Amino acid sequence: MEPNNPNGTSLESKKRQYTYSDLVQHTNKFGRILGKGGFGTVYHGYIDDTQVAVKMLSPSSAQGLKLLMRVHHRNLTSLIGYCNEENNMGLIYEFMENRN
Ligand SMILES: Nc1ncnc2c1ncn2[C@@H]1O[C@H](COP(=O)(O)OP(=O)(O)OP(=O)(O)O)[C@@H](O)[C@H]1O
Repeated sequence: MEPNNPNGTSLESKKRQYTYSDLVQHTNKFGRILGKGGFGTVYHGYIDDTQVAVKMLSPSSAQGLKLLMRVHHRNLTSLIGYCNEENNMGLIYEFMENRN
């Protein structure tokens, strides 16, 4: 844990950052849609042998990346990483079977 971040909850300290082209690769060019939510579309992917769900934020919600992470604080254990490029913002979660 960082001295100036006693809770250890900042994006940068806990979660890995991915580039957009990483996500293109991991999702096989966003080839399989898992579902759609209020913030954007969720895609299936693989990172190494782990299945992931990649939530790409629609432009209108992209500015709320950090807010979204707070909203989803209950899911933070399953949050693997994030992408934070100007027009391509996304969150990478562990894939969960039968998620509603
Ligand atoms: N980790 C995951 N593993 C598998 N499928 C997922 C995962 N996360 C999301 N999905 C799929 O994508 C759909 C949309 O998820 P998302 O979280 O964006 O919407 P939501 O549950 O309506 O919440 P929100 O209001 O925050 O958008 C889900 O209904 C589910 O089918």
